[in-house]
Amino acid sequence: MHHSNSSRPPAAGVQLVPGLTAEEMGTVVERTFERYTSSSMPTRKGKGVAIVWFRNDLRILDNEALFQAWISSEAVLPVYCVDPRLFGSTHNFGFPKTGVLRTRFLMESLVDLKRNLTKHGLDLLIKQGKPEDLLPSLAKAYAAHTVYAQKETCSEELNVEQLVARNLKLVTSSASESNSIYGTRLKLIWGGSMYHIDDLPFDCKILPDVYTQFRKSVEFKSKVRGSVKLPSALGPPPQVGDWGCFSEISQFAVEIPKVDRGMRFLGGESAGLSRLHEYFWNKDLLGIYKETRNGMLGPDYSTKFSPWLATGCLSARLIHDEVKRYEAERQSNNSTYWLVFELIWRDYFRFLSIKQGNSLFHLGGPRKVENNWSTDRNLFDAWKDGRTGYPLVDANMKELSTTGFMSNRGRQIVCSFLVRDMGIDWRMGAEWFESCLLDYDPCSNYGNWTYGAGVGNDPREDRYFSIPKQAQNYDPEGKFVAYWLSELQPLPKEKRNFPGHSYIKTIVPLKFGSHNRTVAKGAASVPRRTSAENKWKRDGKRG
Ligand SMILES: Cc1cc2nc3c(=O)[nH]c(=O)nc-3n(C[C@H](O)[C@H](O)[C@H](O)COP(=O)(O)OP(=O)(O)OC[C@H]3O[C@@H](n4cnc5c(N)ncnc54)[C@H](O)[C@@H]3O)c2cc1C
Repeated sequence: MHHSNSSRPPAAGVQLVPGLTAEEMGTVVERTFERYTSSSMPTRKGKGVAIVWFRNDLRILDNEALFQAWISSEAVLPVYCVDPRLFGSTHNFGFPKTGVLRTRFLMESLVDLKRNLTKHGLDLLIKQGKPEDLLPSLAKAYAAHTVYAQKETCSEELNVEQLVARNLKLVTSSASESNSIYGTRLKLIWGGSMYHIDDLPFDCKILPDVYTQFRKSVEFKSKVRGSVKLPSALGPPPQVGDWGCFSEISQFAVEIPKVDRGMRFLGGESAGLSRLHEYFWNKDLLGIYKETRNGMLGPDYSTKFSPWLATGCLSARLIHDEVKRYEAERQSNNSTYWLVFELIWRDYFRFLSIKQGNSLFHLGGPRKVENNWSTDRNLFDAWKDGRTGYPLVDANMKELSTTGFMSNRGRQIVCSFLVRDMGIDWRMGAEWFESCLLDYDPCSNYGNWTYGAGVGNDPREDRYFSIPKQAQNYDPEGKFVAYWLSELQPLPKEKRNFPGHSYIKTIVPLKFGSHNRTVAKGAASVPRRTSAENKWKRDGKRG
């Protein structure tokens, strides 16, 4: 069999993201810190101790909670709580709430944060336990006047915020009678989005239901603030008996099966800043982002910022600052704009979660769609384990469970397949994503899933994805599939005789519902759906 070179899949092998040496990363981080911190800051007016409770903001640069704590105190105590509800517990459908790959990414991020804080005059106290138990007792022990933290928007996180505020009052107010401390306050600071919530032209409760309307309004009426400059020296820290050491973090480490392919993301602010430098400045990929962003294979088709954004290792505002700098120093075109356009999507889902509240997690979604979804575990497991027989679906699902990442194109394809072809309860898919994804974020994950399932706010768009068409458009040479499903080999162009027919032998075309599909022999059987049912599914309405 003759293959042209171009149809051969790339050699297997793990690709580190960012692909820089430790030394190169050190230089990038040092330079970026120089750019985004300041050595001449206003004098600190505050007194006593302020605690920074790190949540999904595991960074120093553009960290407003950290800045507020610094300016309002004489000493900052940085704390991270390893919450047992997130680590080691399972979700509604039995998957680990935080899977092993994200756990590793988070632990790496904590090690990096501790190292960077130490370099800048502080340290990080990492404690195992619930924030509502740990923070009040630390606040009492250090007589802290305030606990600063980044504000979140979804129910589980809001619940913890309320418990922390309540317990702080209970525990620290009782101390107030004897030594006149009036109780430690919890001060929640907005920091997760590119546009600041206070700069929106509308209240989140009346946020437009259509993305384009939202985008046009904020682009016209709001401005992205520059990132907050922190002082380069953040110390001194309070007197802490035992800060713990790096090796203690390894108690939370998890066993991860060794793999020989796919992307391996390194957690932490240093790695995130390095990735940004690599994508924008070293490889100049920002200038072609719009043309490449729908790819599926390898580190460079899109930014891969999402794992660092979701954990807060990177701030969206700092990325925005760097886009503007790139536009001024290199080039400004559709691609540089398009990255901002995508970051507005991220903002949109965050603000939408405030409007939608818990309906985001309900079966019927914000639109309360009634539907008879299946919870067939066999079918679901075929999807989850990459055994549906649809190569493009299976390859994407293998990538997800092996690396904790999947392209945006892949996510839309597998979401559509689970919901619209298999007819499975979309929440099972969303929870599997929640467990696996390095970049899991409740707003973006459940926001995108409700959209994809047709139960989100915007019912107008038809989000059905025809698998053969997607394969033809986005993996025409079958390279992505061959990379993940080594049992399949790409078929030379001249031998393909129907759309999406990119692989050798194992694949047979099948008439399925109203669409032509390709299915591998021996695949899990997917129930047929009539075209009327398909349409009904597509519209997300009762027939
Ligand atoms: C079913 C489904 C579930 C998803 N779950 C998540 C999730 O849990 N966390 C998450 O960060 N993204 C999620 N996404 C959105 C998107 O797929 C990822 O953000 C993107 O693939 C990350 O790769 P990147 O950083 O290279 O993206 P790029 O193309 O480089 O985009 C840059 C940034 O823009 C933001 N962005 C781009 N597209 C979207 C989008 N559709 N929604 C929200 N933000 C976007 C991300 O922060 C991303 O890092 C989901 C999409 C779908 C269809």
